[in-house]
Amino acid sequence: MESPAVALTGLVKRYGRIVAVDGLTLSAARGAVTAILGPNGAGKTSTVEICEGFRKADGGTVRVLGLDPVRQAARLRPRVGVMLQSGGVPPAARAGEWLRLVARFHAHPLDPGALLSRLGLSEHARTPYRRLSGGQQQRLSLAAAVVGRPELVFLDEPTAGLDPQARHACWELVGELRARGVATVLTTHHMDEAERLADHVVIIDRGTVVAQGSPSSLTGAERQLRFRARPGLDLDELLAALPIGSAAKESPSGHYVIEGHVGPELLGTVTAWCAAEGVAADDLSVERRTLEDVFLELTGRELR
Ligand SMILES: Nc1ncnc2c1ncn2[C@@H]1O[C@H](COP(=O)(O)OP(=O)(O)OP(=O)(O)O)[C@@H](O)[C@H]1O
Repeated sequence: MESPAVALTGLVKRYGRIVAVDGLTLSAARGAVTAILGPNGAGKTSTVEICEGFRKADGGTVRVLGLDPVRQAARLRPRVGVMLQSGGVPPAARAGEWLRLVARFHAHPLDPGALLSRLGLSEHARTPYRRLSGGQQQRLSLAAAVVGRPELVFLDEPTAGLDPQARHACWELVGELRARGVATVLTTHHMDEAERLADHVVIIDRGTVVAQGSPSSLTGAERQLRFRARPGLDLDELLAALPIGSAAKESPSGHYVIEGHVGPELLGTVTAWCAAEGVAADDLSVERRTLEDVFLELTGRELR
């Protein structure tokens, strides 16, 4: 059987006394998009950099396309594309020259000129990396990660700091890679990005996996009723009027979420209660839980 794109078992990474990755086990399938989510400091970059062969694990096993990323780095290099959070491009390198240089390391690269144009960088082909804007630097790093037609691409926060146009261009590129059978492993803080792009989502916290699955399996089929109103409504009173098994919460202030069997009866009860209380409920909607709801439930609201 073909090995997964990435297979991690019991991965451990320590920096002195800090345990950044604490027995993490995950698998990323070939030809699929796997998104790794987690709060700041959860261990995402450490995990990805170990897979890329840039850091050594302190424990566990790491297989990338069935190979060891440190001992078999030379065999992996032509098959894997990497976009680092910090660019990794020499400051004086001109955008076009850099991409052509990276392309030359590969047997069947994409056309660097077409890729630059695709990512809106044609006009900046002669601009040194250090003079590109942050978003342009990001796009060049993305181009460099995919120019070699890799089998697997690692993208560490690929759309951080990108404007909406560039974000969409990045999403389209990831979609095309997937259609061509390329596996993508990406980290992101944008839940909508994970929901839109990923076949498989892995949520990590404090160096271990706390949940994983497809976006729809994580969010579930349950629906919620949401509305906005003045803060501090008496939810106990509202709950007493709702069918048994319902739940109500205010989070954040002035934003209300009602869970339970969200059907006509519950909807009618909530709107009637609001009317009786003189509460103007805005943006009343029935929605499925979002990945962000699941993420916050699993990882809490405290800042890391
Ligand atoms: N080189 C290092 N030396 C010491 N500690 C480090 C080093 N790199 C990471 N850490 C620590 O390891 C933990 C995990 O960091 P990591 O960068 O892997 O998290 P992350 O999930 O990618 O975070 P973010 O979302 O903020 O990018 C953090 O507590 C971080 O401070």
